[in-house]
Amino acid sequence: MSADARGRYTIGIDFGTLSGRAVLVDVGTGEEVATSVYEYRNGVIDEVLPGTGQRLPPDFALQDPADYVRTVETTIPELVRSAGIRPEQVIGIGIDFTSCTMLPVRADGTPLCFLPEFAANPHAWVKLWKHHAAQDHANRLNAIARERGERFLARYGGKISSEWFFPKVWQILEEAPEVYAAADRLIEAADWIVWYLTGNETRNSTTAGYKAIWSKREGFPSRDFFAALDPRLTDVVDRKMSRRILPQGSLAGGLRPELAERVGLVPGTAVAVGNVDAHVAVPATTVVTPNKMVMVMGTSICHMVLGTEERLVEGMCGVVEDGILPGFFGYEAGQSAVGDIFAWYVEHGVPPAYHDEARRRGMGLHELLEAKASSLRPGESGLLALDWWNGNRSVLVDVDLTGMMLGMTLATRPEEIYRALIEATAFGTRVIMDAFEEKGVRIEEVYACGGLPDRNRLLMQIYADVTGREFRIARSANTPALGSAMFAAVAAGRERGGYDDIVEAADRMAGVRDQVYRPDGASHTVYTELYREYRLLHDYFGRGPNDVMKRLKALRARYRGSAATC
Ligand SMILES: Nc1ncnc2c1ncn2[C@@H]1O[C@H](COP(=O)(O)OP(=O)(O)O)[C@@H](O)[C@H]1O
Ligand SMILES: O=C(CO)[C@H](O)[C@H](O)COP(=O)(O)O
Repeated sequence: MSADARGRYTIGIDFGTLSGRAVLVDVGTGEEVATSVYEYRNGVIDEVLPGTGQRLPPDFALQDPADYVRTVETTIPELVRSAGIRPEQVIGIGIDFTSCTMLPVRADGTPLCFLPEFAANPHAWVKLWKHHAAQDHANRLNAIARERGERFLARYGGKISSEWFFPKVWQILEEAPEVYAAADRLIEAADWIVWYLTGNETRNSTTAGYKAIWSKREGFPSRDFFAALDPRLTDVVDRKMSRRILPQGSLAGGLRPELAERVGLVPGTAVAVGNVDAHVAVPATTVVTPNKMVMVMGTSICHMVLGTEERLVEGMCGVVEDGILPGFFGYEAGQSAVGDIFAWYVEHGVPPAYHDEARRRGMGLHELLEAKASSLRPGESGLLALDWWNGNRSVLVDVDLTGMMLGMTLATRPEEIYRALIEATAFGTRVIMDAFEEKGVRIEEVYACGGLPDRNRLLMQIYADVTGREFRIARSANTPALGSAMFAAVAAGRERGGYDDIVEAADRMAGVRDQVYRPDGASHTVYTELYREYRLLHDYFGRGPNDVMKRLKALRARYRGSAATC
């Protein structure tokens, strides 16, 4: 990595689930000349509320906005210092966030959880994208929307997910009306951090479109719809949100002078409007034209495709005009747990002998399991899993579905389970690809980015074999952060040394590697046979013939609750 003393740079910060990752990028070449990572001190808050000892109810997943502030104030100075550049060489800052990750704040932007009177109330904290405790609200919202014949439902695959904005808002209103009342604004973390950087409250079209049921043509749902949910929500948009939605690449404002001084940049440095980790990755993998799927593969997988017309695809997270790139309909679908499932297995399922062997061989557990699983042939373990450890966000859109593994015997080995879990997530991706193609959204090429392609070659080969498609890999190991740095160059504009539009920025700053994962014909044949079995199980447990997963989840909630009160 080398910095040119005369070069122009932008900073991209990717606010992930566990950490914030920042890159300093050369605007002329896209070279990432410095990176810096801040691991969130409070991470994902899903058991105990910090500073209170209070246990959280099931399915809560919160975050601490102080972690986002620490990310900014730690990583930016570190980037500038390690690259050895002058502050005026940084012409712009862009950010992307997980989403829908949202919080209630005061009119001046102060998060309610920073106020002593609300610090012990979980609803005053950030609700992370994978907060699943608003499922009941999502169910009721969907039923009311269906009854009223709301047209917006079709744009979201027929169901609004409990991960999205309004189920979370409604949960706050019902379970903590005092928090709802005290919240002057309800805002995506992506927009909140831009507010913190610039002092300007802005709202971006991507989070509004995909997560808050907004469209360029129709705006937000009607007041009547919100009133039908709860009369207290009638004016939620006008009272607590904003109808002024800015397109991607817009300038949100300049860096606040006090903050600029703290982080060592020039006051007024251009800051782009907020963006979403998955969406921002699309141009950063070079994709600026339709029918190419970009998969952001990490804790979860987001599947992104550009199209030239609006098609209604079962279970997709959403289709939003201009939602990814201007001039296209942007489609998003997803799997809510992928890397998280492997993390769960490595943490909770691997026997001590494997830990010892990994230590002896100087490897991590993932690497050991990958090495052992690589010598297995498709189908030979006799295992088949359903990848719903964190519910289903793909065609079924149901967070009450759970994971399952079939075919175990006394001879089953850890590497077989690890491989079956990877295969299950790949089958989950194939379901999504089939759903798109069935509705005429063609997928001609696939591009992958995120943490997984760099870490697990077996996984990438299995995805190619299961789907029967070639996978190209983004050049950057920090694709979302690079995408944010690209949008920063657009927000800065040509006159400050940036670009006129994101297509030009992609042309100059994005890239893919030479390496391509190609499907093996024999493996694909076996996997197609297994996929047929996966689809049978998928429909049996996921579409109603057997609701045992939901009954078990209800039992768990009942008995966990009673144990807690004993
Ligand atoms: N070698 C590996 N093989 C498979 N999964 C891995 C491996 N190493 C880490 N992971 C998983 O990758 C996920 C993190 O992905 P990453 O893209 O870095 O983060 P995020 O999705 O939060 O942006 C974690 O869920 C972790 O369990
Ligand atoms: O829904 C999203 C994007 O639309 C979330 O941001 C995403 O699923 C979380 O991403 P990651 O797995 O990279 O933490």
